[in-house]
Amino acid sequence: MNAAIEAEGLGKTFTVAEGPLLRRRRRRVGAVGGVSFDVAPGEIVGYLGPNGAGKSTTMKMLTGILAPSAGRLRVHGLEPAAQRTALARRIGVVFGQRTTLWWDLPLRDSLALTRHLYRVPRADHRRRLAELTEVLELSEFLATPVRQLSLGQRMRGDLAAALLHDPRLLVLDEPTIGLDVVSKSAIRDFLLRLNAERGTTILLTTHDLGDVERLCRRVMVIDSGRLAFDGDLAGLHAAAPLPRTLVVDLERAGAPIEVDGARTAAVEGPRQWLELHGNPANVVAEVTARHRVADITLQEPDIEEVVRRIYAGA
Ligand SMILES: Nc1ncnc2c1ncn2[C@@H]1O[C@H](COP(=O)(O)OP(=O)(O)OP(=O)(O)O)[C@@H](O)[C@H]1O
Repeated sequence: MNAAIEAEGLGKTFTVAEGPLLRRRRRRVGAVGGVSFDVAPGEIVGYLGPNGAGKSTTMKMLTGILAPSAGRLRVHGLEPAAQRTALARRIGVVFGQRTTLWWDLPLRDSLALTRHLYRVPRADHRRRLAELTEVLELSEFLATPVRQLSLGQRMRGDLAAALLHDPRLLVLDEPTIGLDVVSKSAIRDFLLRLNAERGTTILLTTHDLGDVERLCRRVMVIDSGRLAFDGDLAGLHAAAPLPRTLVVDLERAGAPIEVDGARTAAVEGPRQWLELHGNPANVVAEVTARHRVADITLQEPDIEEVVRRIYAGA
């Protein structure tokens, strides 16, 4: 079967002007420095890296917004920048920080307009819209202007708009950014279902390890424009073991907590940070049994830390 994405030595440099107006100098900035990877149809791949690593630039090349300065790129056999219109029928794109919906129109009207954008036959559009309305639970706010939607509702609307033409590849840039726990979970469940039922290939960038753990069987880590890791989640954990942290607020400051399955990494007044190695539920039970606790929260490690550790290990 043909690959959904083929990238070979893919690179992008920008030329930026610098200095005072009359003595402007041009400087070349490398954003992506020659990355190679293939994505097979039906994969869900996380594309991770710290801020400025080159993720958005790669996404823009994949969707044809930017032309590569080096290498070869094919998306479903098409050259994105040169064949943007043909590509648009095969891919859906959602940028979490922006919306493609019309701000002043009810969601329903925005979704109706996308039919014309992608020239979807009326009957197909009606059927897809009914399906997406059901699985994304859109019916209660279809009549609401987009500007009045909550972030989670808007994201569900954006996903519907990106999927109405039934693309084979879905490209997502930070799909759960800013969402509450319930909305995040709904979006993740939806994406898993889309992948399982329709075989849609999904490539996503995220700073949220929860997205990665729930969704991605494969992760690619990019840093300073280069691929630092390409493998499964177990491999990522092996390359960068990441203990989660339990933040415990005691009612009163005390000695460092000692329990099985955790190591106290820091103490600041009544607050203590415990690096978890064992089962979180057991550790929480033991801490609350032995201490008077005001509050407890579980902190996930962040992606920047994953990348830092991969480099330290390499
Ligand atoms: N249009 C542009 N002109 C000049 N430099 C750019 C341009 N777009 C991106 N860059 C530079 O390219 C590098 C990679 O940027 P990119 O936006 O791809 O990173 P990112 O991994 O998406 O970061 P973030 O997680 O913050 O979105 C950065 O150094 C950035 O400043």
